[in-house]
Amino acid sequence: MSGTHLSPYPPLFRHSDDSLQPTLDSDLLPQIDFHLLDLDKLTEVCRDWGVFRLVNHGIPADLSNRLQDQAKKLFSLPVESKQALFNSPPMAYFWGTPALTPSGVAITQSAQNLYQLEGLFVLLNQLPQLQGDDPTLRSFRLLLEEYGQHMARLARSIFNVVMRNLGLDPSLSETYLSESTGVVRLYRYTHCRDANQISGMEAHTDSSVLSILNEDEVGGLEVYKDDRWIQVRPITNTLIVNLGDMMQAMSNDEYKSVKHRVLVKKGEDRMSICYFVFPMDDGVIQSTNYRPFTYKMFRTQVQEDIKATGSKVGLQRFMHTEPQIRSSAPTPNPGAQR
Ligand SMILES: O=C(O)CCC(=O)C(=O)O
Ligand SMILES: [Fe+2]
Repeated sequence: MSGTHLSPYPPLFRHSDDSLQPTLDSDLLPQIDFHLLDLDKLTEVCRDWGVFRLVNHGIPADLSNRLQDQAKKLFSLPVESKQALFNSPPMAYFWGTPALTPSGVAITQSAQNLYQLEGLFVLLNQLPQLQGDDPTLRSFRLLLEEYGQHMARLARSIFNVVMRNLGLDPSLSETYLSESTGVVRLYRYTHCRDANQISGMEAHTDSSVLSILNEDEVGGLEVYKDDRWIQVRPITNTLIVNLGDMMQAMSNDEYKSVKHRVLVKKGEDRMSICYFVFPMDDGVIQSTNYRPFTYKMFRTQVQEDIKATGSKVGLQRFMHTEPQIRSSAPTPNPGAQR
C-alpha cells in the first residue's frame, strides 16, 4: 500500500509542532514462524517482549492488498459519506481518538486530546447482518469476512500454544479466548508537516488477549522494552502480534501486555488493519495476582476511568491490593479502551 496522501481529512486536524523525540533503535523485534510455532521461543518472547513479528502466517498477500486498497478508497470518501456509510453496527466510523464503546462509538473526542487518526470499526461476528446493495460495501464485507477468519485461525493457534506453555487448564480455552469477540479496526493516521510526532496514538497497552496488526510500509509503530522505545520496521507480508492485558492477567504477570504507541510521519499517511480478540464477556479470569474478574468488568472499569480522567488505569484496578492511583496529571493512555 502506498503512503500517498488521501483526502479529505476529518475536521479539527491540525499539524501541531510538538515534535517529541523518541529514543529510536533499529528493529530488534523477535520473529516467530507460524509453521513451526516453536514453544520455547514463543515462551521466551512472550515473557521478554510481549510482542513479535509473525511470518509464514498463511494470509494470502492478495487478500491483505485488496483489503488495504478497499480501505484506502473508503477513507478517501468525504467525511459525511464515511459517517453515513458506517453509522450502525456492525461498523462504525470514528476519528480523533481510539477510545471507543463496545459498538465502536468514540468515548471522548476533545480538541485537547486529539489524535491524528480516523478509523473504521468492525464487529466481525455481526458482519453477515450488513445488508444493502452498495457494491463497495459488499466487497468490503466479503474481504473482511475472509480476513477475520484468518485472524481467528491465527489467534486460536497461538493462544492454544501459549495456554499449554503456561500450564492453564485446557477447559478454559474457549472462555479465555472467544473468537466471537473479534473486532477489526482499520486506521488511517494522517501525516504531519514537520518532524515525526507521537500524536498518532499515545503509549498504551491493549485490553485484548491478543492483537494482530497488519501495517503498510510507512511505519510509525513503536514498542517499549527495557526503558526505551523500539521502532517496528514495516516488513511486507509479516504481521505484528502483541499480547494484551487479558493475556498478562491469565499468565499471572509472567507474560507482558506490551506498551506501544504510534508516531505520525512527516509527509506520509499510514494505514493499519488491527484485529483484537477478547475473553468471553462473563468468563471469570483467575490468577493469584488479581482478584477474579470478567472481561466485562474490566472493560466497564476502563471506560469509567477514561470518562473520569481521560486515561486508562487497566490491570492495576484488579490487583489484590490496588496501588495508589495518582489522580493528578494522568499519563494519557487512550488505546485499547475496548
Ligand atoms: O495502528 C497501529 O499500528 C496500532 C494500533 C493500536 O495500537 C491500537 O489500536 O490499540
Ligand atoms: Fe494498541
